[in-house]
Amino acid sequence: MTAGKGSIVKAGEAMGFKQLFDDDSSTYTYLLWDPSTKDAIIVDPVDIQVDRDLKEIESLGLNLVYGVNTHAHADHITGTGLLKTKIDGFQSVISDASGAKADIKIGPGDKIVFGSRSISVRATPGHTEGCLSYVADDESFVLTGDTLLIQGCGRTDFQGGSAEKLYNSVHSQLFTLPDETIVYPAHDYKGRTSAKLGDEKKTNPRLGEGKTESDFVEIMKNLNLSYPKKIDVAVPANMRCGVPDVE
Ligand SMILES: N[C@@H](CCC(=O)N[C@@H](CSS)C(=O)NCC(=O)O)C(=O)O
Ligand SMILES: [Fe+2]
Repeated sequence: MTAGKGSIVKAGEAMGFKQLFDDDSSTYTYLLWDPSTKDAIIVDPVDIQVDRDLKEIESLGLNLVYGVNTHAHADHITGTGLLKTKIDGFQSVISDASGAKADIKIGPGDKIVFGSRSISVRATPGHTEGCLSYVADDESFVLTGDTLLIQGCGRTDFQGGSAEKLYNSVHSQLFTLPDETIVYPAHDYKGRTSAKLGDEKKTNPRLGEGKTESDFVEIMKNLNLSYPKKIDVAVPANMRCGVPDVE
């Protein structure tokens, strides 16, 4: 008889975490890892930053398992296609609801496991139909993608966006987490890196205390944002998780 393989996560031990920034699209990429085994995932890598990411991964001694997308981005091409060409066995991940091609499709309630650590998957549609947020195993942080931004949120005017769905996603899936949970978004346009969820519940000008669903729908109707410059190349590429079209 051979014993099975197990691991112990010491109480209070923090997950390995590194936040990286792409100036061109103001995108945050996240490296998360198990400090004991160094098994790791990368969340929302950007194609033009893959060499930087690989250097980080090497210097931290990480074994990258998955490249996880929060959604099919409209403003930049995901790095998951390029990373597949650089790391043997590396697999791309995106939501089933995105309709995108990937090695692995996931949905609400699923867990992404690396070593003895994990993030759990919450469906947070509204910015796009397939948007997901990822909650750390100890609920110390949540990666909100473009669903909840610091003092803002993702736009809801294209790619199957819906202000009603986004409002409901934030209130039912994100604002139900503890106040101490740290929000790490996929973008910030003002140099902010994180926020306490409790502060967003209170003061987010679109979704915080006192803002009703109809207030929110009105706010989103009047954002008047210009379309992302790279949308026409980014969306088709991201529907293949960044793998070049061979047809
Ligand atoms: N100017 C940028 C695009 C800016 C933009 O539209 N950002 C998106 C997230 S990327 S899909 C968004 O949801 N913004 C919400 C907001 O309130 O700013 C470009 O040309 O790429
Ligand atoms: Fe987006």
